[in-house]
Amino acid sequence: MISQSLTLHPSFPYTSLTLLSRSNPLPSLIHFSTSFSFPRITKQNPRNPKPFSFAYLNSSTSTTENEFNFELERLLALLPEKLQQKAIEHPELNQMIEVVMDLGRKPLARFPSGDFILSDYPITFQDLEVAISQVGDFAVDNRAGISRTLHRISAIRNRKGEIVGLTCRVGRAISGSADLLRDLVKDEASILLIGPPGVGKTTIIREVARMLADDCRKRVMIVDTSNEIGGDGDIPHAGIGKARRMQVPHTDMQHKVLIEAVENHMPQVIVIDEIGTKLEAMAASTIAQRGIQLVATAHGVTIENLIMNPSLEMLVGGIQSVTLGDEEASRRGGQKTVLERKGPSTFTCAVEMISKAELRVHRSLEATVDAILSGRSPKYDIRKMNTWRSGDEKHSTPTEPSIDISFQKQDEISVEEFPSVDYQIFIEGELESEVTTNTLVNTSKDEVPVHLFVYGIPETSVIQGIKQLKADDKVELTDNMSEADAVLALQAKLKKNPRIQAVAKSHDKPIYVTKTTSLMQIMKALRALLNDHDSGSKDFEAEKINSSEKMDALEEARLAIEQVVIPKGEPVELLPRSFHIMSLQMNLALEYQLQSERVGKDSNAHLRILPLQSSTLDEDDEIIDDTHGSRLDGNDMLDSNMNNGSVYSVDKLPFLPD
Ligand SMILES: Nc1ncnc2c1ncn2[C@@H]1O[C@H](COP(=O)(O)OP(=O)(O)OP(=O)(O)O)[C@@H](O)[C@H]1O
Repeated sequence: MISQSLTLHPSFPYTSLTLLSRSNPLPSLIHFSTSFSFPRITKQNPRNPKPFSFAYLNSSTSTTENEFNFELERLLALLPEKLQQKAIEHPELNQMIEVVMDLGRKPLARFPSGDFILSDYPITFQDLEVAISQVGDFAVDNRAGISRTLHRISAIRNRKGEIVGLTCRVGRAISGSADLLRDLVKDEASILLIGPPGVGKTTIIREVARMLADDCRKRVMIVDTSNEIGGDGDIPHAGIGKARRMQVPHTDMQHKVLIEAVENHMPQVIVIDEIGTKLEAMAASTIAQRGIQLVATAHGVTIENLIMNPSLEMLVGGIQSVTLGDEEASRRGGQKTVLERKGPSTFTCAVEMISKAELRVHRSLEATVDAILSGRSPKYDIRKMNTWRSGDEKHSTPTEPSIDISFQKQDEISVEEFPSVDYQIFIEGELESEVTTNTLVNTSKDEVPVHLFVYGIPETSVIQGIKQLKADDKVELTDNMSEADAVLALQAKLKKNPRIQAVAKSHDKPIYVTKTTSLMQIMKALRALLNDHDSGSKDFEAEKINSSEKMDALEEARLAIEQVVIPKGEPVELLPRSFHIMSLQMNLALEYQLQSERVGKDSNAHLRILPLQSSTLDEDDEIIDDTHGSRLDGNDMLDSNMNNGSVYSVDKLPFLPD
């Protein structure tokens, strides 16, 4: 039976129309909404002279669904006709994730259930050219979009810069995808979302932006680094509701656009995708200090990843090592130095995305970070989307959005994909009543053995060595470098792998090296490790952390000088540091013939590096040093009087150059 209801979008680029049978198990595609007007696509693939067009099967599909279908069609239009046909025959078309086109290889589409080969014929240069001609310009991050859609087209280039592969991700605005976070959003919490690539972070923050702008009537500004939240083109996608969007001309400019958003557009909420660099983290923290609600995503899968990432640790408040008094140290079983959070975290809450339908919500990010640093397990909610409500329900009550009916199966798939956890709270009705907090079993850090990452030496030999030394409870092997406290490696192998060395160095993990894999050598190394750990380990740890902080601080200063102060002639304010470290940064600036001054008070005391000939302060700034009353030089910095601190007040955003 053929569908009765056929309407053609006035600007629909193609003339051919394929009628599909209702008995065909295709999804309900497509009734075009007249609210869209897209430019006609003129360039056609010679392999594809008669582009495929969807037929309209059902007039009862909702507007949102129609819009999505129309957008999906625009993505599929990048493909040769036969491939489009193959794609739409797939029963999970509405849940399609990506289409991959690599030169000389069979094209494939990715679905939640797995990859699906679209053709046995390999992709040609011509196929790629036709696809590329239909998308916007590729930015430096090799990403482009299709105007007024949420799709993301990412290019792979050869050494000559020519595009030899495309990953075409289907973007969709999913009403209700942020329902699990509705309570936090309404509480005006600043939320940081982390999770592996493709887990749905952007989709959720897009919906949070819409929720805040439309349902909570907030002034929301999206800083859209790759145009992924608001879609490609100058008119943002309807999926962001009334939220406004600022585009970012270059990914390196993200932090500047963030600051500009606050200074020029009076937002109550800032939404930002992918905080990845220290400058961006600094900008975010500056914004949070102004009392603006922040909703952002960051690189990393767990909160531990953020804590370990020197560029992003400031999002969780920064980490510092503290030496304990004797009494406290003995109370903690002799542990002399501990890691502590340096200051308030930029975000109130953090959300680890386990899958599209399962979130781990840390209502207090600070409490979580404190727990992790002290070796306890943090408290968090596990929130799961169990029941998907019907589309009709959703559209009748816009203030209570729910999950689009088109994605009903996502729930089952996501749940199956990820192993279940001990605590599962299924949310079926009201969020508040169904979400509870789970406290996991506490483990004391003192009981934790040294975690050892072994490289180039047979693990069985290392285990034998551990047994010989009767150190089973003191040393535990780990496959995860980031969890390791130390590395045990065969010298010859280590030399050939600079990456392992670099990772160990960047995380200050001591490396114990053996020349051979003999049991004697292994035991010798293990003894050294245990010795360091048992006796001098605490001091050693403290030194390591200090030296890591020093390196970090000097690298921060170097980057600021070489990338901003000298080339742009602008001052840069660094992160708050201890006096000793600030003096090292100041000396580094002097080596570049640059002056610097200390600003801020107490825990906010930090260095501002000035460009040449910029000896005066901004008019808006008022810096009074109660010791010296003037800018300080390197010697002053080392002066212990400095500990008296200074009074610092600024009206404008303090951290970054304009
Ligand atoms: N709740 C959902 N139901 C169905 N599909 C979803 C859902 N959330 C996201 N998706 C789809 O999953 C894909 C990845 O989503 P998204 O781009 O939001 O992930 P991401 O975590 O931001 O990825 P990246 O880190 O690579 O930018 C997209 O095709 C998106 O449309």
